[in-house]
Amino acid sequence: MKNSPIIALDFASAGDAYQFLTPFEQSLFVKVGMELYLQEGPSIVYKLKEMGHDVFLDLKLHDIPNTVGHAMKGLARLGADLVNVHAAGGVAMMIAAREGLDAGTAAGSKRPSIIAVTQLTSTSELQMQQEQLVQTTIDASVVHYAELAKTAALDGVVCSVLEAKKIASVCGEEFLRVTPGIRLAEGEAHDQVRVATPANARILGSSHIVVGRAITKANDPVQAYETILKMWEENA
Ligand SMILES: O=C(O)c1cc(=O)[nH]c(=O)n1[C@@H]1O[C@H](COP(=O)(O)O)[C@@H](O)[C@H]1O
Repeated sequence: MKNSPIIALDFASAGDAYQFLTPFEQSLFVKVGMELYLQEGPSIVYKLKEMGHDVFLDLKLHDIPNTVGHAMKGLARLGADLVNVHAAGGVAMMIAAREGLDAGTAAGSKRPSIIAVTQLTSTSELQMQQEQLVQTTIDASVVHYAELAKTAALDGVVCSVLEAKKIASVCGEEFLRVTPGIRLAEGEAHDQVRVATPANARILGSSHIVVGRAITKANDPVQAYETILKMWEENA
C-alpha cells in the first residue's frame, strides 16, 4: 500500500472521476466513497485498479456482525487495498468484518487492510457529548475506539490528526492512523471540525492522509496534489 496522500474521489459518476484523473501521470492512492460507489458499483474499483492506482474503498460498514461479515467476504473479491467499518459497531462486528475479509480473499492474494472509523472528523467534542451522550473528551473516545479496533486485530483506524500521536503510543507505530480533515492553512474547513495541514499531519503522527476538496476543487488539482505531497514528504 502506498504512503502518498489518499485522494478522495467524491464524484457523482465514473466519468467525472476519470476526467479528474486524466492529467495525473503517476499512479495514485485514491479513495472511493459512498457517493461514487453507490452509483457505479464494483466496476469503479476494478477500473481504478486496472489503471494502476491503490484503492481505499470507504463504505464505513456498520451493522450486526453477521451482516458485516458476509458483506466483507464479498468486498474482499473486489481487489481494494483498504476497507473500513465504524468502530461503534463493536468488537464482535469488527472481528466478523476481518474474518469475512479473510474468508473472501483468494488463496495467494493479500487480504485488504481494514481500519475502523472512530469519531468522524466532522464531529466536535460538544456534539459528541450532547448527541451521543458520550461524557468524556473526544480524544479519550477516539483512543478507546482505537483500542477496541486493536483488540479486534484490525490494521488501524480513521481518526483526526489531533489524536494520531496518542493512538500510535497506545496501539503501536505499525497500527495505521489514516487522517481526513486535511486543509491547507489558507483553505476552508467546510463541514470538517478536527482539521490540520499535511505538514502537521506528518509531524503529529498520521500514517496516511486523506484529501478531498483541497485537491478536487482546486483550480489546478495536479499542482494542489504536488503541493500537498511535498508538505507531507518534507516533514517525514
Ligand atoms: O472514512 C473516511 O474517509 C472519513 C472519515 C472521517 O472521519 N472524516 C472524513 O472526512 N472521511 C472522508 O474523507 C474525505 C474528506 O474529504 P474533504 O473534506 O473534502 O477533504 C471524505 O471523502 C470523507 O468521506
